[in-house]
Amino acid sequence: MVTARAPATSANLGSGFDTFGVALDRPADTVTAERADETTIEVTGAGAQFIPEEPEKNTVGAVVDALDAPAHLHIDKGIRPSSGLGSSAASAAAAAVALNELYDRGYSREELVPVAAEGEAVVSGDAHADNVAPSLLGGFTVVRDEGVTRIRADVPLVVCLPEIAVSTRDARGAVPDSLSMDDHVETVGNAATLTAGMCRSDPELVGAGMDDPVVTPARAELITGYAAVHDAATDAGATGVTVSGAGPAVLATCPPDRRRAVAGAMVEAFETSGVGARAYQGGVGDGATLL
Ligand SMILES: Nc1ncnc2c1ncn2[C@@H]1O[C@H](COP(=O)(O)OP(=O)(O)OP(=O)(O)O)[C@@H](O)[C@H]1O
Ligand SMILES: N[C@@H](CCO)C(=O)O
Repeated sequence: MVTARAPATSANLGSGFDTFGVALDRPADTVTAERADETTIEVTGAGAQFIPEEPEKNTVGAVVDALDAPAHLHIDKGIRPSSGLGSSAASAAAAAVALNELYDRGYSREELVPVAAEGEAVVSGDAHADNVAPSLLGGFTVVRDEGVTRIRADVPLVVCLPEIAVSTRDARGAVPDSLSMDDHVETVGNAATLTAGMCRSDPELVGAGMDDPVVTPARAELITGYAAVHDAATDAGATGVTVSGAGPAVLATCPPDRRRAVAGAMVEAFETSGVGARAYQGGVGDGATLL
């Protein structure tokens, strides 16, 4: 029997749609795998009642297929589904690490990225790897078809998770089909600024690079209270605020001594908008681990 833990992640970071991702300190999913002739899945924990246990509908089922590693899998959810915190990806990443060990497949963490990404195709119709990469590798990651680049960074992060659900499939439907050259130039500048900020562990630069004129404004419409939360976080000292993944969680960065104030302001702004919320304060986290 093998158990692995994989952390929540925040994808996109505004300017890096389907490209940037970052591992969070917490929450996390835990997957325990035991060899079996036929795959079965049991789910407990946060939002377990909304997660299918049929292997063909669960992200870990796709990982079993990709590794040809049938097992009984117990998923203990620390990350609520449809959160914008890479819930479906964390299960897939933890399953990939556990099954790779259980069946002694010998794949590196980098080689497990496309394996775990197969799980994302099950839920959103697209094998995007911007959540599974940071969940497997930790740090800040840049995903391209050719592979993943990982940067270790030390940047304060606050994520605020409201008590509403946004499905990734729906949020992908809100993404515009095209963008203007002005928006393209602005996005490239912001993405480069954010990457430089991660390399320097500089929350001012990272925050400045989170601005996104294309995807975030369209998705903000799906999140009750987003504008109020954005403004409250900024007033409390956030240097950047954006939608986390496909939402509804909201991600902010700030100087280390402003984390608590930013977290409190975001929760309060959601509550003033009629939505309960909780916040996680931390920084850039490590990748999946065997327990
Ligand atoms: N192991 C799993 N964990 C979580 N959700 C799963 C899992 N397997 C299948 N799902 C389904 O995936 C959907 C949630 O995935 P979705 O990508 O929408 O949310 P998320 O992973 O929290 O968000 P994001 O990718 O934006 O960070 C739900 O419909 C859920 O039932
Ligand atoms: N890049 C993905 C992350 C969510 O799974 C999106 O924004 O749709």
